Amino acid sequence: MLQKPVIGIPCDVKMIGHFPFHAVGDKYVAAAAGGAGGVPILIPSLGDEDQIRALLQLVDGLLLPGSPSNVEPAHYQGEPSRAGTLHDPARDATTLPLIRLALEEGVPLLGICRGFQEINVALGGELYQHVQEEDGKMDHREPNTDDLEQMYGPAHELAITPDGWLHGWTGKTQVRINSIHQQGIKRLAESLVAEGYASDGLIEAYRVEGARAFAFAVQWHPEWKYWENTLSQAIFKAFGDACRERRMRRESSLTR
Ligand SMILES: N[C@@H](CCC(=O)NCCCC(=O)O)C(=O)O
Repeated sequence: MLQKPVIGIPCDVKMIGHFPFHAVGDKYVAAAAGGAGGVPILIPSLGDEDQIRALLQLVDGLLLPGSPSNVEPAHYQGEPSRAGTLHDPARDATTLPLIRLALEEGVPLLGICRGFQEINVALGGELYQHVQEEDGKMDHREPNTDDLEQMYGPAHELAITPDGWLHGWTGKTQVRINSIHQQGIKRLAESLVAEGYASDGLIEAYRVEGARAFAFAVQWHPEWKYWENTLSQAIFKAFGDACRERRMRRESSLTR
């Protein structure tokens, strides 16, 4: 019988008390298990290429989660961040090579929020650091509240491109999505194809064109209460299916 696919989730490195911890938000872990039907494992952000290569042999898919920290602008030749910006150099040093190697190896990838920004940077694209300060752009940051329902509630429209994967999975061309970010895509990497836009023209979803396996990312948070939202369910189902396919291939090559 086919085992459930193993879904690796790279960690943030954050201080808890006096010590750095490798950590991932519970909603990403829950969506990898419940939404995609996988067995989630957390990938420590060690920034070591040998470890990354070895890890890729153990997983059937990668979920790149959101995080309050920003990708360091040096990775996309951006201006240095403003004082007080939260970074996570250990995560950058892990996810950026991990993404490139995963694409080489045909490991399915789903990027969410910071993960969406990371894939663009890993493949040579650029980010805005403060979308709300760009001419004609909206404020994509979350409302100033501790009420999570409000924070992760629908915030703006998403126009879905008619010929993309998102449209194929859902049949929809217009939905409402949540929005909890201030970095955003300034220049899309060459190998990425936009699949959805906010009404100010900001790219909110893309696929990796010509990838060996599923490689897709969104700027919003489908993991938030994914079971209540048909668009979110469709994204995790498509990712889970790709992970199951890789699992099947891995199992048959292991028993040969
Ligand atoms: N810092 C970046 C990335 C935003 C992001 O991933 N937010 C998620 C926050 C917490 C969570 O829900 O996991 C930006 O501001 O663009």
